[in-house]
Amino acid sequence: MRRLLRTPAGLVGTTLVAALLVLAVVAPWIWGSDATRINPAQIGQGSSAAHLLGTDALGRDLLARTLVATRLTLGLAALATGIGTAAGIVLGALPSLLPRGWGRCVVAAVDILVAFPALLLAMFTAVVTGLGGRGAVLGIGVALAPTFARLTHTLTASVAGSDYIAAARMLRVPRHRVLTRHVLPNIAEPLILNLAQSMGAALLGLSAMSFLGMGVQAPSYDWGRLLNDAFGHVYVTPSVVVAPAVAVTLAGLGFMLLGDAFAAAAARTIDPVGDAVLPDLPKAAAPADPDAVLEIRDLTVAFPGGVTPVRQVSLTVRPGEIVGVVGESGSGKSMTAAAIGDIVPHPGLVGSSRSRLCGVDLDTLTPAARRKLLGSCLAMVFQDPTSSLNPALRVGGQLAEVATLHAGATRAQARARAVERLDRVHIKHPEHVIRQYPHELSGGMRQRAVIAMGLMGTPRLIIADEPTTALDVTVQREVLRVLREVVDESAAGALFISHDIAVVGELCDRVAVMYAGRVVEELPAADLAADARHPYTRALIGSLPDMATDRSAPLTTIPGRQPAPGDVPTGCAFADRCALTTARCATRPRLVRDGQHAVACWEVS
Ligand SMILES: Nc1ncnc2c1ncn2[C@@H]1O[C@H](COP(=O)(O)OP(=O)(O)OP(=O)(O)O)[C@@H](O)[C@H]1O
Repeated sequence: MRRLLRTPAGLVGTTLVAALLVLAVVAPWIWGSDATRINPAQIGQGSSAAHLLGTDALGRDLLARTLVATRLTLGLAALATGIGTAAGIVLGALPSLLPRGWGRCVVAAVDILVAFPALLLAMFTAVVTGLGGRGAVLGIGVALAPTFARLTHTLTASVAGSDYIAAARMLRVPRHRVLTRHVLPNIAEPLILNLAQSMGAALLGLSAMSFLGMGVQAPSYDWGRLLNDAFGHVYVTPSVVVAPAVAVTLAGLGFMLLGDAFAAAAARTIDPVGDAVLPDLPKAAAPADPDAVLEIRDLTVAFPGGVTPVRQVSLTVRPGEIVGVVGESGSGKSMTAAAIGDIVPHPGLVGSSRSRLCGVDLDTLTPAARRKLLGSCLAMVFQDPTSSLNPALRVGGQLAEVATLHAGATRAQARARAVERLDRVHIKHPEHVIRQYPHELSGGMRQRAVIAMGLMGTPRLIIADEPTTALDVTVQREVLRVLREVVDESAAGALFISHDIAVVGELCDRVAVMYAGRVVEELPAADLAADARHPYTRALIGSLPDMATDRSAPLTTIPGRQPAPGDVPTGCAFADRCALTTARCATRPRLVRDGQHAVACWEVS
């Protein structure tokens, strides 16, 4: 509610609608007798002290009649909206319940009805069902239904492709149950938002029909009927149309503004209450590493509510080096990558004491210069290659776009480079593949195509965020080999994010182990097996099965759970799960560096 009142539109809309609702309840009690009292001495009068907005053809007070008509007008509009909404949702949902052919017929019928002028449709229905309030309500309900049906159908189609719907279908959940349990609850919000605006449209439509003599009939009266009655006197006493006309306008405006405010408030509900707060991060005093393609110090990401998924993470990546970032799900690996790539979702805040990419201090750049540097210097490869490639564009077109946009290449040059880059990531027949769409490629080919896309420029840093998680083991190997080759040949640096410590150990040169948003150990990958010291790193290595593992015994697991990013203790975050915990662990151990090896643990550093 507070969100609704925050914007001028919301405030005006809510006030108008609230006032109308109060009037609808109290007006007939307060002004009911004034509205019906016939006064032959005051017929068709203009504005006067006794009758502020004049009288009608029977001398009844027009202001009182307008106020009293609020109840019937709103009641009929609500009824018409209810009919339109219910009929629309059923019509819109039918195509997903009926066999395909019948479903298409319903969609075609809805399309035709949407194209038909709504008021004409309402009038036609009203004539068929009988003139009067009932016919008008049915008419407006029928006129509203196609828009609701189209909206429901579009929203249903948008969630129909979701994995949870596919899973429900696989489980042979009946269609009507899929619809009511899995589809409708997920599209309810936009439908409800549309309701307030539809109410405004219904109110205007009903008033128009009553004004034309096709709606409410005497002796009943709504605002449209009052306008109809007053219209005969408008040339003699113009003030007689003011009250109903103003009422219709204000009510229509109120519901429309309220609908808009609802939509705006709903869009903002994804923002948690409050602002994110970053800790104080003074500029790093130590000299910058001149060779590093990436140097970040104290990188921190904060969300509102004290959620800090990345806490003072420091990483350096040098040319030709692959640095692995490993840790359990939720340890902040992807958020670290997002912070480096400047793609932390709103309302997250990113801070650091140093942030250098390709030798340039990112904090000294304007947002435009920063975007340009990231666009040319950084390539990102995500876990799901399907969502990284646009399904509507051919692979070659997408690759070429990078070269034409960032390097100003001509179409022919960009195409030649796309073929060359696809060849470089070992995609066979690249001339053929550039003409294919992403869905025509296998998962491994798609991921290699994404790497090739990253190589269309000349990236100095490649961030690969779990690039092989969605691939099977053999394809995974191919993709990792390609990544290694690319780094070796181009002397770019790479940050390789994975939860698989075995893969990281094999592919990377150095490894940073993250736990609860912090780096708890950093060491050369070659030393992982023999020299990892932090109990968490040791536990990760210990939970890996190998050929010597006893298959009859359960695999080693790490007891307990990693703390949530909003609930990290002030001491060592791993203490609850650690066998070496002592009283000292109530204070957080700092990352202590000894040559190439750094570890944050009181007991082993
Ligand atoms: N938009 C967001 N708002 C608030 N918190 C978020 C948001 N996105 C992620 N987080 C929090 O950040 C934490 C770290 O997420 P992140 O994706 O970096 O983990 P991860 O280590 O990459 O895990 P995974 O291996 O599962 O991808 C999560 O526990 C999550 O609670």
